[in-house]
Amino acid sequence: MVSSSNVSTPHPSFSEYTFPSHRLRALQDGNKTPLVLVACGSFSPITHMHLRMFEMAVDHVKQGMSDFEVVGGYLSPVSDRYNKAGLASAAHRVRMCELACDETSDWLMVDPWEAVQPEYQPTAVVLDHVSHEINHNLGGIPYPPLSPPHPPANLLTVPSSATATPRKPARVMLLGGSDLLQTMSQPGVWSQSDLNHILGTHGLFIIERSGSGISDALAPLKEWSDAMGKNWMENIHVVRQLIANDISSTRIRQFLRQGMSVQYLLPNVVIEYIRERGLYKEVEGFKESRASSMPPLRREV
Ligand SMILES: Nc1ncnc2c1ncn2[C@@H]1O[C@H](COP(=O)(O)OP(=O)(O)OP(=O)(O)O)[C@@H](O)[C@H]1O
Ligand SMILES: O=C(O)c1ccc[n+]([C@@H]2O[C@H](COP(=O)([O-])O)[C@@H](O)[C@H]2O)c1
Repeated sequence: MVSSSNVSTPHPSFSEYTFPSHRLRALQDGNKTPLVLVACGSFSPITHMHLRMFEMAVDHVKQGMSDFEVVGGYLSPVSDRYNKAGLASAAHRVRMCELACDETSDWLMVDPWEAVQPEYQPTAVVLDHVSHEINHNLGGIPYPPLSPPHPPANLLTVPSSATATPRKPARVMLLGGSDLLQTMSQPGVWSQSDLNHILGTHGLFIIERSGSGISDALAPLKEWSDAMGKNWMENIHVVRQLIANDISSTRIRQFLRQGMSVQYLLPNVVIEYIRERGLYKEVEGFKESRASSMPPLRREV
């Protein structure tokens, strides 16, 4: 539990960046590929559903993807250069995500790298960054787990000797809702080479979201994958919502502007942070909608 005094503590991540790896887990089954999930988005504010997406993906892997084992999960809040109307600053969004992970999870982390970049970073670059940190800088994921007395935090320091625990490269996949998948077949939103890279090298976990049909979103991608002679569809893992949760951050911001309760929709520590900082108060003449707030993101290829 995070105390209210921690809520107002300024976070150093905006002055000195270090890749967070303290909660990465060692691989339990050396026959499997370690899998790291990365959710990119605004998280303004982070909701229980953002956190729950990771748990749903873990269940999906346990139930049907015998080749993989989830060893880590990261939230990567987009930077202020995203210019989407109505968002809190990246510093606040990162801090709210960190507080939420600390309060509610023992394995989720926040990577502030994307948020602190001076320019907008396409998602393909963010996934490559995480992969580089884990597979190059840390040397991969250790297996089998070191036995006590080594503390878990020691597992992920860079191997220094020939006696170091063996490590396996992790696969880094993007985690998002089906509205994100839908944008992937909208002309001009994603660059084709980034999509090739995300679908071909990384892979996707897509959580069903009401109002964003998965089959409609998959059809154009399948057509494109077939036309390119690729089997990218194998890298798209669809997770059904068995208990539907249609929460959205836009709706939370609306509630807050209208002075309505958001209790039980967000982690308590995030509600407290928002209240203390006076975030998401009504701005006169300000209107936002999910559809109109998507900025053009196409990157030159
Ligand atoms: N209720 C939900 N069901 C499924 N996926 C969700 C849900 N809420 C958020 N996501 C996914 O989480 C990722 C990051 O979310 P994001 O910050 O864009 O939240 P959002 O609620 O869509 O925000 P906004 O309303 O500001 O557009 C996105 O890929 C989004 O699809
Ligand atoms: O990389 C791209 O070209 C790209 C195109 C569209 C969306 N994205 C990412 O998808 C996320 C969308 O978040 P949101 O809150 O606008 O739904 C955000 O992290 C964007 O950087 C990324």
